[in-house]
Amino acid sequence: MLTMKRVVAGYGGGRVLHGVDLECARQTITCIVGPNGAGKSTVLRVISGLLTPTEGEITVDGGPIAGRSAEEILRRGITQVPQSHALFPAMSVQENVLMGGYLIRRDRKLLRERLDLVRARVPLVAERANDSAGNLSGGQRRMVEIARCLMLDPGMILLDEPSLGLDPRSLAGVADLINELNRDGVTVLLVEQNVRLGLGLATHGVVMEGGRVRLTGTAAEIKNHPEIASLYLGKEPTT
Ligand SMILES: Nc1ncnc2c1ncn2[C@@H]1O[C@H](COP(=O)(O)OP(=O)(O)OP(=O)(O)O)[C@@H](O)[C@H]1O
Repeated sequence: MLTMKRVVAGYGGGRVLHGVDLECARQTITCIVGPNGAGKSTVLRVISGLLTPTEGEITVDGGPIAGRSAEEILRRGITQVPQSHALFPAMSVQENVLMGGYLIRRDRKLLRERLDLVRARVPLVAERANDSAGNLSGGQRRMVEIARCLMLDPGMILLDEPSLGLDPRSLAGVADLINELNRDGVTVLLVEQNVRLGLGLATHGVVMEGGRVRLTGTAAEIKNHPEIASLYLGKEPTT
């Protein structure tokens, strides 16, 4: 579904990605892991159009998206869940979620249908509809941040460190939501510092280092790769 070939990108003339190749098949969950500064978040930014690659190809279902605006890419069904603290704290949960439907705001009927869909998918959105987003716990905020992205009924969601700052119970809730969305047909690409959690959730893993992809495989293969197991998981491979 999503393919990146030899993608080069950076900030202000400095290169961060030095020719990244990546593939995410439809309805997979791919987790990118790697040390700080490896370029993981930058990969998400070039896919969502927040950063324009200087070289290489990015295609979705065969159609090129590299160099397209963030809005065009959103319209193609790819949405990035922003990093934490992305909600407007003084606005209600429902108002925050409705902001995710900005691109379809003129079609009131569709907006209503989508809101109903999101309320069904993420019950918290219905339960706390009128509460200020600022009154939610960290885990609840993360759920609403994800729910907001669902207003455009995306085929693919990009998540940058969904586990950041969450306690174990909230983490389990967020992981369940990601799994449910995936079961409903959403392709997921996430970046995770919590390698155990990320690879536990994922079907596929990608290891990045120094702006390049060093290893790819099923999540089990990456988890059990001798170097990954000792470097990131602090243990010997399990099989
Ligand atoms: N907006 C920016 N302007 C300039 N340089 C940036 C910017 N964002 C990231 N960088 C630099 O790009 C490199 C890769 O950053 P990126 O955030 O993609 O790494 P990462 O693998 O996600 O690591 P981390 O877990 O630390 O976020 C780093 O050296 C970082 O300092």
